[in-house]
Amino acid sequence: MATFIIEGGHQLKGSIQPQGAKNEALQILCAVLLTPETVTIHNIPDIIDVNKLISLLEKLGVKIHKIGSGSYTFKADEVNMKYLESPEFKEDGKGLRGSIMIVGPLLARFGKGYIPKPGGDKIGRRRLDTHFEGFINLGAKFRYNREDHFYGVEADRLKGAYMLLDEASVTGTANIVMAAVLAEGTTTIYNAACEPYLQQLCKMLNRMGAKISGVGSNMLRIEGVDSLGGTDHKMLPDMIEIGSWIGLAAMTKSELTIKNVSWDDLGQIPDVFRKLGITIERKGEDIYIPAHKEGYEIQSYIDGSILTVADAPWPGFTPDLLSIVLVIATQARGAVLVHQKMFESRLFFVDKLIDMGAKIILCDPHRATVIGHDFKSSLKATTMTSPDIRAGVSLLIAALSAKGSSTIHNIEQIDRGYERIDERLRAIGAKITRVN
Ligand SMILES: CC(=O)N[C@H]1[C@@H](OP(=O)(O)OP(=O)(O)OC[C@H]2O[C@@H](n3ccc(=O)[nH]c3=O)[C@H](O)[C@@H]2O)O[C@H](CO)[C@@H](O)[C@@H]1O
Ligand SMILES: C=C(OP(=O)(O)O)C(=O)O
Repeated sequence: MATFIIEGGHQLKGSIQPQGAKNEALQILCAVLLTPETVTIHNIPDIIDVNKLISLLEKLGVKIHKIGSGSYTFKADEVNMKYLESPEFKEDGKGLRGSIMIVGPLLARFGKGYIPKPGGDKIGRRRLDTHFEGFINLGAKFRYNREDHFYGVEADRLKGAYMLLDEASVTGTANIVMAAVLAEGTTTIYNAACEPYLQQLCKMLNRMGAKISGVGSNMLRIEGVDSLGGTDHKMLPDMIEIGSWIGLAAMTKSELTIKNVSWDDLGQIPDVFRKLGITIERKGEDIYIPAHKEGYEIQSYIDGSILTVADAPWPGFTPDLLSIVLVIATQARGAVLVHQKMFESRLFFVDKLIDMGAKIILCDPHRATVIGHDFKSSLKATTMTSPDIRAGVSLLIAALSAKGSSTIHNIEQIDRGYERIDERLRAIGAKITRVN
């Protein structure tokens, strides 16, 4: 288990370039399995989860070449389906959440797809029913081995169908879309998720020859085609990283420029941070955040009642940024209710913030009320363990704002989703050391 030692209480300054989007990368990488032709992908983040998926694709027989920093070519012309039945796959598949999305493409192109219960953050129940109900709707036979949590679907040729998803699952929608593009006939997916990750996936599939309409809405219509070809694709900047850097700037009262954020794909993110009182200026495609020397004040609703920040499927506010919102609020002027509707174990890290001196009431597993200190009392440095990727970064931000030396263990959780985070933070003045 590696560790970060952080000396907090220093202002940072400069600019930071967001990495390519982790959750988009996991979808896009799985889509290379849909064609025997070459797919070239740029802006792939160098993070643990993505590297695990690339290694899994390699074991599946995909020919992979690194052609530059963050750029790779993939050619899935000789896929080794036997790997799916190996004990090694049962271990590799468990290593990340994104591995679930190999099932749709393999099922569509080779007639079968298997996966052990995938990994990812332990942030509450994370069922896969939406994925498999989608495949069943397309005519696949489903089996599940309860003993080793192994899922399987098989079909000779998938048949297009109408389906209303029971929830707008992000990876579920991506998986079903990747199966439906090669199905016979037309598929309609209603209550589809439509995060920028999915919009990017659909646009890429259309460039490969798929016929998907309704991209960006919650109703996708997919006319199946017989085969797909190669393409070039560039990942968007990671909107969760962008939100994390906004939080970092506010909490450390730093002047920061976040480069090339692709403003049009940020949805509500800038406005939610503005409601927390943070000044966010648009400068071309960059976000400029001035040093908040006088702190920042949380807005109330028009009738004077306390602001609530809650998650919702896109275009709602992403649940992956609520931990960051929560930590920012600990130093704001005013109060906010953070409501994490999707995951039931994602707010427990507030105990650590409370230990550091934050004023938070955990109302229940889904809701926390934060009363900000307005920088009148700084957080106290401490030793902590990163429970999940976003809580980990939130604790890191708390440590950078706290006076004194903090230690964060289990930083593999952070490395899962943030590329060379210590190096990049040092470049803007943070005092952070990695100890292996
Ligand atoms: C690899 C990847 O892309 N991971 C993301 C993906 O996970 P993932 O695709 O696993 O998450 P899902 O969209 O399936 O759903 C996540 C959770 O939210 C609940 N749920 C979902 C939809 C809904 O309308 N209502 C609802 O309550 C589900 O029951 C589940 O517990 O989407 C999540 C939700 O944005 C993000 O936190 C994850 O970072
Ligand atoms: C929950 C997340 O990731 P995963 O779905 O990979 O666990 C996340 O990115 O915040």
